[in-house]
Amino acid sequence: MLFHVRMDVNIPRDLPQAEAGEIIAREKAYSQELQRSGKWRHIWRIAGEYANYSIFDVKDNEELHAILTGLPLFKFMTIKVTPLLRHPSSIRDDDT
Ligand SMILES: O=C(O)CC1=CCC(=O)O1
Repeated sequence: MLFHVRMDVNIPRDLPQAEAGEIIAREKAYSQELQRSGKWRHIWRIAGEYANYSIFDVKDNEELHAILTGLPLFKFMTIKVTPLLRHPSSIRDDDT
């Protein structure tokens, strides 16, 4: 199942810089591992915002929930999920 996910990150200003840096490094490793596995298909920075648009390809809602709640930055994020399905006019083979 494909999901479009918007993640807005809001790290508190009073979080020590070293702690923030460590969480961001863990977030990057977590994300890149999921990208290599094919579950996190795309990630795009939203210009001018500390936010991203991502596409996930997972088995079901439960798997997506587990991935998102496992994000090291999860507690500092606002997340919006939109389920996707193939458009009947699509000419792309990888839209499902
Ligand atoms: O910087 C972000 O948009 C948050 C994030 C998600 C995965 C990652 O590496 O950073």
